[in-house]
Amino acid sequence: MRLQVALDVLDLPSALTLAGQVAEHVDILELGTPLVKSAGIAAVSAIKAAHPDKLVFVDLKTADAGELEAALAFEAGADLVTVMGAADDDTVRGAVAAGRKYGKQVVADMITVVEGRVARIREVSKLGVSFVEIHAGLDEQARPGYTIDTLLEDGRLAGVPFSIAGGIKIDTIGAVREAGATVAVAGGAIYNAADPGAAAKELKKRATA
Ligand SMILES: O=C(CO)[C@H](O)[C@H](O)COP(=O)(O)O
Repeated sequence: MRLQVALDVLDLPSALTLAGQVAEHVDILELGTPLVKSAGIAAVSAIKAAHPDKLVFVDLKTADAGELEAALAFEAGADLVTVMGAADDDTVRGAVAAGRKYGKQVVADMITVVEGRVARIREVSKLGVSFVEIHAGLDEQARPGYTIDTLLEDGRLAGVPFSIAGGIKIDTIGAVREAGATVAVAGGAIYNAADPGAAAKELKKRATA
């Protein structure tokens, strides 16, 4: 299972510092949505230039104009870009069309889709995304009683390639691997750690155990 770090910081210098601390232990560097909104699409080019050997994932969470937005990220150097799984089918199709044009990958972020999630995962997979990200966002994670278990259960049921994001930690990444995820996305477990490099190293060890 590959490990993706979500660079959920708010400026490019902080993102470059964090990426430099963790890159050797991760497979995919993700520019989080707040970073792209704060630093702009040029941040994609800067991260790719600093780490040309890493896949760069741009979490646009596109809700409309899928082809236009995905193309912006691919032009800037993205290898993968997200479109909302909850978006209109034509928005997903548009992002997929841009992915085909640039020879890059589109991921459907299933954030906000809770009821009927497995059915929608199968629908967006048929629209041509490379994989789906089964995702509980930061606000959902903050609610009392949140666990990652329902994400993992839907991943097992869906029968298509999936990643998991939703507060993955050192003591839960093993379950993500056992559920069959192709990618584990970790943000807070890395950027909030006293030593982000050591946290990423331990997550990668457990991701591949
Ligand atoms: O996309 C996101 C929030 O919408 C985060 O980047 C994703 O949830 C991973 O971060 P964490 O491990 O802290 O949940």
